[in-house]
Amino acid sequence: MSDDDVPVLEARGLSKSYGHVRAMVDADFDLRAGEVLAVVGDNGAGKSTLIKVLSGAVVPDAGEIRMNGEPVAFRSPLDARERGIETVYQDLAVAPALDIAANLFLGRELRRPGVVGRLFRVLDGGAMRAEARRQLESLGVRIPDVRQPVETLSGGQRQSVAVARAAAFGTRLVIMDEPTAALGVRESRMVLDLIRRIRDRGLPVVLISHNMPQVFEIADRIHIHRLGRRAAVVTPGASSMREVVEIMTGAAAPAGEST
Ligand SMILES: Nc1ncnc2c1ncn2[C@@H]1O[C@H](COP(=O)(O)OP(=O)(O)OP(=O)(O)O)[C@@H](O)[C@H]1O
Repeated sequence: MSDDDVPVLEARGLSKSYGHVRAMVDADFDLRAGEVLAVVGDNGAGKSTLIKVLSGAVVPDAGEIRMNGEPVAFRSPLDARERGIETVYQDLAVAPALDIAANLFLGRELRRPGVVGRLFRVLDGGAMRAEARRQLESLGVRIPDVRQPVETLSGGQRQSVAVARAAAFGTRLVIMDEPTAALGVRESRMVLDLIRRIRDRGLPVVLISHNMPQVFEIADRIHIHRLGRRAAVVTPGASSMREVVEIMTGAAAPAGEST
């Protein structure tokens, strides 16, 4: 097996119960290098629980996770972040009153060089603005001024800032939970294009989505979750939307994992 065949992120036998509710039951997961992997499933199928486990927000009761073949154990979102996993949550974690540059560096602010930054923790606004501009430009996000407060941006631009932040700090992969759920058609397009550019830059993306046309447009592979576990993995070229929905709802049994 070459290095390229080793999944970037892999999980086996993940389980998680909340009291009597079995949110995840012996679930598997594989994310390959350079792909957009969509995760789809009915309401309550356990997608969020899976993503929370992969991003360190929830500790599973059982199962193992590997990154590039190496076993990892995330006890907190910080553990996952330190490993290069960035997550964009549904409820946008942006600070509306702060400007775009400050939002990009939220929690990871750059300090002024030397004693001023080290001892007095003075922020380096110039460096953050320059880096924010560079990041947004490199991702093709068109925002006139990074000193603009985020609350003055459209929903699509805000989401683009959140996604750009994840892409800037995610060194291994980015997880996005329904990034277009609250957006209109034109704004969704902006974010989908951005996801594609992130993938093309070499950063694999896990995309949780209910939007089947978007999934079929952008995903390289589709992980179908059902009743707390992975029911199948299909490719948009080889399976139809109807087939995916049938597996999702249990109307059809998966024909075995096609990839
Ligand atoms: N913190 C929790 N406490 C109790 N039950 C939970 C908790 N989180 C999830 N569950 C339950 O676990 C099951 C799976 O939920 P999860 O949110 O992972 O599904 P989902 O596929 O993301 O659903 P949706 O698409 O509706 O967001 C559901 O029955 C849910 O009610």
